[in-house]
Amino acid sequence: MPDTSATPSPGLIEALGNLLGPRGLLTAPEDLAPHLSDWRALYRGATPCVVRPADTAELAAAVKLCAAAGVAMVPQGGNTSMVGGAVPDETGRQVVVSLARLNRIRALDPVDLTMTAEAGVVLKAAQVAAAEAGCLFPLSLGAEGTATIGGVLSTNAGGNTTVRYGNARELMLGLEVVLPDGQVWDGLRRLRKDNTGYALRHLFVGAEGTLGFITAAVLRMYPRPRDTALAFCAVADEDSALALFRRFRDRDESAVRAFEYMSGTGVDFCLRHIEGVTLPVSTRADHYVLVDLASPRPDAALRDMAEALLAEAMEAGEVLDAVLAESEAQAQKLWKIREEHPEAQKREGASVKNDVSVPVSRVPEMIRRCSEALVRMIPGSRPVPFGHIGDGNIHMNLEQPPGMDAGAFLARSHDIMDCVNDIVREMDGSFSAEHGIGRLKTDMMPAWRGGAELDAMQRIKAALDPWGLMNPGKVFPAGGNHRA
Ligand SMILES: O=C(O)CC[C@@H](O)C(=O)O
Ligand SMILES: [Zn+2]
Repeated sequence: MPDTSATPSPGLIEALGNLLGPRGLLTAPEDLAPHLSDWRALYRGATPCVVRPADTAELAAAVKLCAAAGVAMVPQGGNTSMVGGAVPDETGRQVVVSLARLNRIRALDPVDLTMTAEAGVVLKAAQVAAAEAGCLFPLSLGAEGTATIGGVLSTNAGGNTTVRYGNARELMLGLEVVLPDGQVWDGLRRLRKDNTGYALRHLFVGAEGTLGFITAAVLRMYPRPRDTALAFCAVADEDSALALFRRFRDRDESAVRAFEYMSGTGVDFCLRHIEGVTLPVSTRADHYVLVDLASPRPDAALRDMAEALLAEAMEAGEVLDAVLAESEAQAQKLWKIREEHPEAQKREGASVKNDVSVPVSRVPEMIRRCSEALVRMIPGSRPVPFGHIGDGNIHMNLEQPPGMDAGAFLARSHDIMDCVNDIVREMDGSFSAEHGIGRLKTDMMPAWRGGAELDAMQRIKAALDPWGLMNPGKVFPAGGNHRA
């Protein structure tokens, strides 16, 4: 859908200022700056103003004003998108809508195991609130100290615990949404059963703000873990990583909270660039995994289980070396090696990200095939596959060859993405597992989702947002719906 939105007039900006007050409207260049580019610095946009409503009613009124003026709006939470999903374009016509001040936890019920949180609540704050009530909000990802509930729902974020608790979608029971015309839909129901027509709430999850703005959500909590264990293992190869996952899953599926893969290259980058990181095992390997176990049962004896399964896996030649965390502090240190992969990659030089997924059974083959093809295409480049092997989502990233000009390497970004995507496609995978489409991947939509699927998405978009004012330029390809 082409962006035919209007330029915000001085009159509209004044009306927004009158509605929202001085805290609710930013126009000074230094205040706008942090809202104009994405975390990866892939894009730099422009806007005449950032609106920061204090509550849902204010947001709805601001949306009504913009909609009446035909002005486009770009929602922004923690601005941690990996695909430029929350930044305005360069036209200077799009108003940024920050959800940061909608940051209240409205309710928390340990009997229902639900929390009603506003869109601007930082993910970490939601986790802490759950823990303080003796519960667990299990969504966990690297950016959790900045990413917000509205953002993780709008992108259907996955992260580290999908293997056990599902993606953001599975952790959502109800939503409150400001629709493109400024109506508020109050769907904050906290029911496990509610078959009453279309499950509208699921439309907004993963829609990246293109159908309306999520302002609050009922989130699903779990009983808090009373027993945990964490192992960092050097493994023989990719197949061994998967075999080890199966050992744990087959013994006690409910205990596997996360199961993460790291390549030797990525761990070496962390050792080189991240302060305080040391190799926790005595064997330097080409492949590592992190096994995170948790159970609400205090007598689950997870450490004993881990020791027994790791011994079996060593006997079978899958595990070369392993260490079990002795304390919470050590567990955090082990997790840090995995969590700092994006930062370590950044410090090593230019890199291209490929957030792909394949059926879990095919992950080892995918990593091998992509790594070989990438190095064939750009000799000296360094594949850095890491991520959520337990759910089939690997970040099949590529680091530039040492000494190569970063610009020359990044000029090959689309070739690199195509190279990985072609293999992933042959393996029944997805070109965007958990980061969404944003602005970066809109061109890939026709080839992957074109035809009936994209057509249906465009009809839904046209039905709810016929003016095309909600986060234009994201998700949908500029060139229309043509299968490649
Ligand atoms: O940097 C990346 O490619 C992945 C970021 C994030 O999804 C992670 O799993 O750490
Ligand atoms: Zn990830």
